[in-house]
Amino acid sequence: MLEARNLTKRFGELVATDDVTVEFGREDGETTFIVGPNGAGKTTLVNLLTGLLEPDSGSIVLDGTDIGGLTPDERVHEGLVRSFQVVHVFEEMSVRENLRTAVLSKRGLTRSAFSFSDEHEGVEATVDGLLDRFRLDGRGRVVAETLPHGDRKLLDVAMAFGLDPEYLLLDEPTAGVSAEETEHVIETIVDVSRARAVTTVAIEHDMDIVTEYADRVLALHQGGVLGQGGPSILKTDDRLRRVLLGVDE
Ligand SMILES: Nc1ncnc2c1ncn2[C@@H]1O[C@H](COP(=O)(O)OP(=O)(O)OP(=O)(O)O)[C@@H](O)[C@H]1O
Repeated sequence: MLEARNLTKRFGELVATDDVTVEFGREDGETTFIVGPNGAGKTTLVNLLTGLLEPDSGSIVLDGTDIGGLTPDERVHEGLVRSFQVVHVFEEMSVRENLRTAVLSKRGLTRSAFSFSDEHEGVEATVDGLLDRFRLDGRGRVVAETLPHGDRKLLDVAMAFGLDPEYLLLDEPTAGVSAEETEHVIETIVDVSRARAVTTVAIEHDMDIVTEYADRVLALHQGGVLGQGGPSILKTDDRLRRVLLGVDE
């Protein structure tokens, strides 16, 4: 389980994360969507969890161990992997080469060392598995920059999976993805997370997507926790509906 305990982060006078306590991954393979208005502190919380920012107070606990002292890279080694709002694929490389790079980095191999290693088959089989699970099969040779945006996003997330995460944090995986592609991207991520028992946490603005695909929802407002629970809280919690949907009961 990944826990934030009484996490607080200030930028000058502004409290971007205000005493947040939350648990992710009570069930293996569950997907939690972080929701909230602009400036609610969603990205700041993800940055704190993954070590890009240091909290002013509070702690981050991974499977019972305080990981506050670990760098982002050290957290990746512990199974905590993130992807960013902006796609981080190598544009001029093929889909397969991109995935291979991620899998090699997890195994501590460089591309030149890989040519002489006896791990070819294992690495290629892992890459094939990722192509299949992310419904990119048939596109292995396609150069990343020529992919439709939804597929580039999936490649980005597939690369994060290539690092073999136990916990995956995604900052708006559907940002910039067309309305037609959004559902496919989220459905694929949720399916793979369940199949691989990866606990996934994703920031998402589209409430229809959250209602349909979330196992759990964490709603933030002005840095603090506005509500958390199953997706039904989006329908039943009036305060949350007022803030998120502007619905006046
Ligand atoms: N590095 C920073 N320096 C100063 N203020 C910051 C910094 N990063 C974030 N903030 C402020 O902290 C607050 C929370 O920002 P954050 O990006 O976490 O919100 P968010 O919920 O992810 O918003 P959005 O949906 O617009 O991406 C905002 O008021 C933002 O302006």
